[in-house]
Amino acid sequence: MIDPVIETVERDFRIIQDLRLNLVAAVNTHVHADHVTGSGEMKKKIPGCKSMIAEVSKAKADVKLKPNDLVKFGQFELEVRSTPGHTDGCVSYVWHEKGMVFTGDALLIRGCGRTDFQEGNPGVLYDSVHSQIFSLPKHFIVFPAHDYTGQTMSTVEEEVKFNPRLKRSKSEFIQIMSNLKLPYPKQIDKALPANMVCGIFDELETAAQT
Ligand SMILES: N[C@@H](CCC(=O)N[C@@H](CSS)C(=O)NCC(=O)O)C(=O)O
Ligand SMILES: [Fe+2]
Repeated sequence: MIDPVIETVERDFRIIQDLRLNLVAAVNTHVHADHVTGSGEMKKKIPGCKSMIAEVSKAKADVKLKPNDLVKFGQFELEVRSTPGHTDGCVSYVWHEKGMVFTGDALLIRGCGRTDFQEGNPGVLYDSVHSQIFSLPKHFIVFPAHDYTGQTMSTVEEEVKFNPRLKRSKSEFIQIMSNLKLPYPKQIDKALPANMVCGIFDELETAAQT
C-alpha cells in the first residue's frame, strides 16, 4: 500500500480482509505535510506489514529506502527513484511490469508539489521530474499522491505535453513556483511531527517525556 492515510485505515483494512490480501508493506512517498500517515496504525492491525520511507527523510520506519532499492511484493517489485524538490526525502515508485509510476507530491496531474516549506527547492524538483519521471516510457500511468480536481491518474506523455508548470523551461518553472502563494496545509503542525514517527501518537508522547 502506498501512502496510507490514518483516517482511512479502518476502511482499507476491511478491503484487505475482504480480498484476502496479505499486506507486506506500507510505503510512503515522503513525510507528508497535509495528513498523518496510516502506516503505524496499519502495522498494528497487520503484524508483518513493514513501514517504509526514504532514509533521507530521517523518519522512523522498519525499512529506510535508498535510491534504486527494490520493494518486493509477491512476484512483483517497485523501483525506488529519488525525486527531491518538494521535500529532500521524496521518492517515486516505478512498477515497470505494469507501466505505472507513483509520484507522491513530486508530480501532480497538471501540477506538482509546492516548494515553499520542508526542504522545498524548485530547481531540484524540476530536475527530479525531468530526469526520473519524464524519462519513463510515455505510456506509463502516473498516480500522484493528491489531486484537487477529482482526477486520479494521468500518463507521462500527458504531463510532458500539458503540465502547465513542468513543460516550461527551468527558469520559468522556478519563477512560477516562487509565486504560488498557497495557504499552509491545515494539518501541517500535527502532521509533520507525527509522520516522523510513522503516524503513532504514543511515540510522540514518549519522545516528549524523554
Ligand atoms: N489545502 C490543503 C493543502 C494543499 C497543498 O498545499 N497541497 C500540497 C500537497 S500536500 S504537502 C501541494 O504541494 N500543493 C501544490 C499545489 O499546487 O496546490 C490542506 O490544507 O491540507
Ligand atoms: Fe507533500
